[in-house]
Amino acid sequence: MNILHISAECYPIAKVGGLADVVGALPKYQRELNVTSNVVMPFYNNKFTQNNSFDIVHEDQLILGYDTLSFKILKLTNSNLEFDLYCVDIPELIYKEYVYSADDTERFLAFQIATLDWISSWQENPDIIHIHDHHTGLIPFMMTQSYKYKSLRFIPTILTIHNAQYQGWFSHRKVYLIPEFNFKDVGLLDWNSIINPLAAAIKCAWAVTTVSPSYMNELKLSANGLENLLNQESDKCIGILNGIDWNVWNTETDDYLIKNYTKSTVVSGKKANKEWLCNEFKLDIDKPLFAFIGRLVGEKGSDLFPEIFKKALAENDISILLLGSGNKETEKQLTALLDTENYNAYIGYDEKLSHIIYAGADFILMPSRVEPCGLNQMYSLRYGTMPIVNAIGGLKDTIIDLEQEDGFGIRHYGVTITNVTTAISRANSFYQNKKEFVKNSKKIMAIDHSWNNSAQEYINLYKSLKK
Ligand SMILES: Nc1ncnc2c1ncn2[C@@H]1O[C@H](COP(=O)(O)OP(=O)(O)O[C@H]2O[C@H](CO)[C@@H](O)[C@H](O)[C@H]2O)[C@@H](O)[C@H]1O
Repeated sequence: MNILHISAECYPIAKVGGLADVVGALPKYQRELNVTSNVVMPFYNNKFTQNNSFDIVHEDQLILGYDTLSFKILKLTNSNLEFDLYCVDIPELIYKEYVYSADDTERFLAFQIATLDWISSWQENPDIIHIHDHHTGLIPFMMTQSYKYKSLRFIPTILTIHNAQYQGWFSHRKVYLIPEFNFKDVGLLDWNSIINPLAAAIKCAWAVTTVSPSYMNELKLSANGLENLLNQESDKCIGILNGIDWNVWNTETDDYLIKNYTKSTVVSGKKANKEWLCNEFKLDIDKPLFAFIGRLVGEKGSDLFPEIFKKALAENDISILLLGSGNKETEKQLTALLDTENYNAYIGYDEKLSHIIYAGADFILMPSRVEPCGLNQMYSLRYGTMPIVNAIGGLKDTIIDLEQEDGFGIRHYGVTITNVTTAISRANSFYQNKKEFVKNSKKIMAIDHSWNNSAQEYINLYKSLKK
């Protein structure tokens, strides 16, 4: 079976968030299960594309409304990615230093059109097209409705929703950008009088998955306007929990770490990484270190961080370190807090630092209001760092509270300043019993969240569609 993943992000080529991690890992694990699984993504102007070489495998022109644009399909040469990577190069629209911007409608539409133009003329027709999030959401519509892609309409399509908050909305005035289709079917593109690529994908894809079972249930109640649609389409919807890349996120081999470690050397290994962090960020090594890594957006609860941090630091003898960027007002408030003792922050994106924090922190905070799956809690477990989570979505599916049978993490129910600071105080009390704390670190390092099971679940789904 030949599977083609189509995505705006893929680690290590271009990463903004967890979407990249999933698309960069899942194909490798699918290949271990004896299927061919490859990735198509846009060709951005970044370190990875500048430092690697690509072969041109296809060259053509695409039509985007009234414009004709040249494009190339580039294949990464000498890849050690363990899957084939194809990049769509549209110099005028896509080749930028950033992944997302204000003109995403045109950029990602051109990307999707170029991809389908190429696939239509390709010898190696995929058996399954697996799209990710709204940036690729018009593909199932175009494959089934646009006259020029008629030859592709029998290829099953799967949409994975990593985040339903963002839907790629654009005005019906831009409908002319989509390759011609029978206008009586324009309703397939529409949700609440606007073109909604995520809704179009939910309607037109053969199957829809979310990245955890709980998130699928939650979306049927609240999906930023799409809840009725998900209920209508529920027969083709399932939740499959993400895994993590066991090889990238491995304390024994992670090159980013100050010191590698195993379960048996977890105490000295984590200490070396914590020492480096405390030195770098002027924090006290003897205090338990609570950290947050991620996008500073409402879904992650980050608007409450300034108040949460002040209260938690006043009530507990702890340190807090944050790595993230996003909402400008939150960034400003978190920067203004830098004078506070026992607190520090790096406002920005830093992959290496994130790995050292997963290793060196004692606790990872995830007070998410919405969390489709969440990868940070799984990275924390693998690195022996205790997660403190709001029990929703994938966090609910992966973290069991200490007070429950076989528990190993801390859950709170609802995101309020008091709920989060109470959870931090509970964590701090647990930390005081060093023997129990270390025992728990070893226990969580052994929890298996590798992709093995989930990669197989996707393959079972593909097979059910090919019948
Ligand atoms: N400033 C920074 N510096 C360095 N690294 C940073 C960083 N900010 C974030 N990261 C990294 O980006 C990733 C974020 O993963 P999440 O699962 O939290 O993703 P996100 O919400 O983007 O994705 C969506 O898709 C994923 C994948 O399906 C779902 O798990 C998730 O719930 C859903 O919201 C992690 O690898 C994290 O370490």
